[in-house]
Amino acid sequence: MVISDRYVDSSLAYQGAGRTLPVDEVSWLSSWATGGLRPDLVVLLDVPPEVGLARAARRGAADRLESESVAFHERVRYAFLDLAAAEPKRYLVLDATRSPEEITAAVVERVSALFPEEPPAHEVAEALDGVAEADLERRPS
Ligand SMILES: Nc1ncnc2c1ncn2[C@@H]1O[C@H](COP(=O)(O)OP(=O)(O)OP(=O)(O)O)[C@@H](O)[C@H]1O
Ligand SMILES: Cc1cn([C@H]2C[C@H](O)[C@@H](COP(=O)(O)O)O2)c(=O)[nH]c1=O
Repeated sequence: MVISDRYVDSSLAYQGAGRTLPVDEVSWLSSWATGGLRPDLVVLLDVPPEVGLARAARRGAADRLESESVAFHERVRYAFLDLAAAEPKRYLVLDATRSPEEITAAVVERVSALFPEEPPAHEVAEALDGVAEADLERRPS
């Protein structure tokens, strides 16, 4: 499992919608740069810009993007939400004004569903026996 904090969607939202660069070109370039690799699941932690900017301000001086206008951050937010709305099965949109504990629980539940259930213990044991027997058969006597 590979977990990435931000990826191509941020380029579409920040450089495309935020900075109003041509989204098609940002999309094409991102796809070229990543070889078309797409996440199985995108978790979108959604907050109104005022909430996100207030949180960011509490941890220190604003960076270049945080210094942008609320209108810029609104465009970024709705670009993310549009991407999610276009492919709801590949996105988990969470209201990130909720507590970290609630958000964690929602993410764990959704990520767990991506993985098949562990096989029953007796199936694991049988499979391991099979590997051991095959290994013995291959050994010179
Ligand atoms: N659910 C939450 N409730 C309250 N505060 C939160 C919550 N989630 C994050 N924060 C706080 O908001 C601030 C920013 O969050 P975080 O560090 O996750 O963002 P970030 O990954 O740096 O964002 P960016 O990728 O935009 O730079 C942090 O100070 C964090 O403690
Ligand atoms: C991938 C990517 C990121 N950004 C911006 C968005 C955030 O403000 C920062 C990343 O901050 P973090 O604290 O390291 O998560 O970068 C962007 O504008 N375009 C992108 O493609």
